[in-house]
Amino acid sequence: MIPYIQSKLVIKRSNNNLPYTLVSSSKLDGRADGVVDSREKLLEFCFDYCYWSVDPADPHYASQEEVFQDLGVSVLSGSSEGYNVCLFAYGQTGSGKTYTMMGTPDSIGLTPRICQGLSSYECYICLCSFLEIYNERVRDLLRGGEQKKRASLRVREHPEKGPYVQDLSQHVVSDCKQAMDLLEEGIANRMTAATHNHDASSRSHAIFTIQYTQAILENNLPSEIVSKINLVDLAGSERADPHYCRDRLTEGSNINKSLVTLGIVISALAQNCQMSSMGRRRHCFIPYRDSVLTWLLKDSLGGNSKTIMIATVSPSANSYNETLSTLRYAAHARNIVNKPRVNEDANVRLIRELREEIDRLKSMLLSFEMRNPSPSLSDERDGNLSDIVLQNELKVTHIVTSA
Ligand SMILES: Nc1ncnc2c1ncn2[C@@H]1O[C@H](COP(=O)(O)OP(=O)(O)OP(=O)(O)O)[C@@H](O)[C@H]1O
Repeated sequence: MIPYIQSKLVIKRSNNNLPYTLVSSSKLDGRADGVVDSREKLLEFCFDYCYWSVDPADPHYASQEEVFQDLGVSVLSGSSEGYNVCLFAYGQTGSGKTYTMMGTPDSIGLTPRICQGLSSYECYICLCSFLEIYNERVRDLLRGGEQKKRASLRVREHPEKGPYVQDLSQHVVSDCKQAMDLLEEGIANRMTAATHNHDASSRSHAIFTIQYTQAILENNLPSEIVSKINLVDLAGSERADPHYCRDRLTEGSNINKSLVTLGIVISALAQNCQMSSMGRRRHCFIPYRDSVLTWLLKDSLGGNSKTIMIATVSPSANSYNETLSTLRYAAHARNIVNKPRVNEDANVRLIRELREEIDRLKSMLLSFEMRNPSPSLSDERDGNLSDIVLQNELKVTHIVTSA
C-alpha cells in the first residue's frame, strides 16, 4: 500500500471473525483538491488476512515481519513437507507488490525472508532460478552476458511435470547469502520504467523459483522429496494513457492482456470448484495457454500447489475502481480449491500404497474369520485374500531390494 496518501477509501480492520470492509467515506482527510462525495457505499469482502501498512504509528500497522509470520512461515512449512508452494502478489501499479515480495534494504520483504528461513532447513540440493515475462516473452534474469540476457526462452509442457521454461538457468546455492545475491542480480536486470503512478514501475512479471531436495528415510528406504517454491511479483495493472510512448503502451497492453487472462483463469477455476462442490460434472474450459503467465503458473493456479495470493491496494481515493477490481479478483481466487500432493519418490509412494492395502486386506481377513469361525465356509475367500496379501508383500520386498 502507498503510505503517503490519506485516503477516502478506508479498509477497516474489524473484529477477527467479521469481514473486512472497504468503505467509500465522505471525507478526504488531508487533501483539499478532491471532489467530496456525500454518498457512502459499503462493500464487504472476506479474506484470510487483512493488513494496513500505511502509517507505522497506527496501532494496526502491519510490518513486513508480521506478514512473513502469517504467510512466509506457512510457505516454508508447506514446502518442508514436500508440497509445491506459490505466493503471488497482485494489484494496481504502485500499490506495494514489489515492496511486499522483495522489500527495501531497510525493510526486507517476503522473498528474502523466505530465503533466510530456508537456510535453517536441512536440504542437500537447493536450486534457484529467476525469470521475467516481458511483452509475453520469457527472459532469464540470471544469465550472464547482454546477448543471453535479452534472448527469449521457450515455454514447453512436460506430460507429468507440467509447463517449464526450456534452457532457463538454475543455480545451486548453499547458503542464504548466495540466494540473496541471485535475487539482487535478477532484480537489477528486471524491466522497470516510470509511469504516472510510479517512477520505478515493474513492467514485467517476475518469478523467483527455489527448488530444494530433502533426503528422508521412509519405510526404511532412503528417499527424497523435492519441493518447489514460486515467488511471483506481477507487473501492475494500469489504465492505458494515450500520452505514453509506444513502448509503454505495448508493455501496458501486454501486462493487461496477461492480467485479464489471469482473471479469466481464476474465475473459471473458481466456477469449476463451485460446480464440483454442488456435485455437478460439467466444467468450463480453463484458458491457461492464452498468456505465458497463466501457462507457466498452471499448476500453481489450479493444480498441485499450495497457493497464496496477496492483493495489494492503494488507499488513494483516485484508485477506488482499481481497488474494487483487485478485491473482486482476490475474492474469486479465494474460491479456488487446489489439490496439492507431496512430491515423494514414486517407489516410496508405491510401497506406502501397497502397505496400506496389505493392512486393509489383513483386517478384512481378520473380520471375515471372526464372523465365519467354520473353516469350510471361509476357506475360499480366505485363500483369495491371503494370496493378494502375499503378492503385495512380495512386491514390496522386490522394490526394497532392487532400490
Ligand atoms: N507498506 C509500505 N510501506 C512503505 N513503503 C511502501 C509500502 N508499500 C509501498 N511502498 C513504497 O511505494 C512505492 C511503490 O511500491 P511498489 O514498487 O512495491 O509498487 P508495485 O505495486 O510493485 O508497483 P508496480 O506494479 O508499478 O511495479 C515504492 O517506493 C515502495 O517502497
